[in-house]
Amino acid sequence: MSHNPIPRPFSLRGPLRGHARVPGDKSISHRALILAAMAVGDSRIEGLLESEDVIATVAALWSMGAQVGQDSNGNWAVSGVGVGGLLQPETALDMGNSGTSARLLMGLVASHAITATFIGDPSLSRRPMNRVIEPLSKMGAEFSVTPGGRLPLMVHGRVPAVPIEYRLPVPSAQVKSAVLLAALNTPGVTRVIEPERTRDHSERMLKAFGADIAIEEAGSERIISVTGEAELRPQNLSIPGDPSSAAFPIVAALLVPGSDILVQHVGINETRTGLFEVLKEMGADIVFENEREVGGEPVADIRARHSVLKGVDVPPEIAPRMIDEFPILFVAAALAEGETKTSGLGELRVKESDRLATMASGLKQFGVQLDEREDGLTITGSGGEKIKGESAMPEIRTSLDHRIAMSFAVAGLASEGGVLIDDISPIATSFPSFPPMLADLGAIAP
Ligand SMILES: O=C(O)C1=C[C@@H](OP(=O)(O)O)[C@@H](O)[C@H](O)C1
Ligand SMILES: C=C(OP(=O)(O)O)C(=O)O
Repeated sequence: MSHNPIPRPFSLRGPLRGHARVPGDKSISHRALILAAMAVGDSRIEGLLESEDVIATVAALWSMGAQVGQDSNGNWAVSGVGVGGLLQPETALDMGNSGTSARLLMGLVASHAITATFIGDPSLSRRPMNRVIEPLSKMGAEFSVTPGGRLPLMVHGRVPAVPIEYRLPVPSAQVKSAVLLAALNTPGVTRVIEPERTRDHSERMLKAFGADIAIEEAGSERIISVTGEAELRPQNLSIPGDPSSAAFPIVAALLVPGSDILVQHVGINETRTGLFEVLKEMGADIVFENEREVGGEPVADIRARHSVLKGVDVPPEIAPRMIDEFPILFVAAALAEGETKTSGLGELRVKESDRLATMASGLKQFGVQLDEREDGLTITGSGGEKIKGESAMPEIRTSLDHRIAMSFAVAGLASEGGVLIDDISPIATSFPSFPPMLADLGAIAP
């Protein structure tokens, strides 16, 4: 990732109006590439997110033998090696800033007869990998790891791997997916038990590629079984817009008086829509229009208009369905009337940054009253008044975290004097077109 040391100011030019499209879903893009690489033959992907995180997955698959490229229409073409067919990479796999690339690809390598070294940027190198090392070791893979279970690490895959039954100790779609991907080249039935529901894009896509996958619901638990060794059929896929990216212009529109926008073609899989539900409970004028299905995923156009928000208690059970949206929810809470209380958010401390700490310290610079606890924030909002810090334009450190950069850009639009973001380059990991999209909607100067 290249870093832009020149701070970028974000201050409001006008209300947000008109329509916009956000780029393809990041989670689905990673999975589409990985499963296409595991199929025998040629797959086509339309709407792939072209961001640094996804390109890290492309480069890694390429160095393990899959051919990935773009056709003249901008669609992506993947020529897969087939399950079991990954080649020994000649150099370390650079995962950049992407936890999803690292954890899912570790799962894939774990049941192949190859050894791969995983490296990442300083943010990713601080994040915990034991959560995937533990189940993948049970399946027979061997690891040489930096102390504390961090990158850089080396995975020695095992063939044949051993099928396991694994109950997720943390609600993590990345851990679930790592085990399910390892299961593809593992003879027998591998089971993952998920006590709390997390995003289910891997399950949907495994089905679409013809894997032998079964899902049972047992009360609130889900048991996902994959039978290996799988043969995957190449697919033509279409990827909807990312609701986690749509969250930023939508919250900006809710907070800036006079705004009325339509964000088109956004995925509304219910494992991802927790933020929109919480915002509606806060009084947000958000409407899903033209609901339809695209590539096995529910999609809608989302209209958002300026709204007066009120604080709520966010139940911890909803956290896995909006895990990446808490930073922007905290910004919405900072302008709501009354108190918003969140809890059960320990996972936010191990994302690209410690998102509870980075959001708390940034919001304090805007004069927001809040209480930071180990597992959540309690925020007392301004009641719709523009937020305003001691300095005319607070300067925010993004700590290599794209969601922190975008959340504070939105905070800047809803503030008295705007904001200075120290480094906007992390935005390119998930949403490279974010600044021009805000300009197109009329919110900032181009
Ligand atoms: O599986 C995925 O694509 C993701 C799962 C979530 O991480 P966890 O599995 O760590 O909760 C989320 O935060 C991340 O942005 C993407
Ligand atoms: C946590 C995120 O991604 P990842 O884990 O893939 O780095 C995110 O996009 O907010």
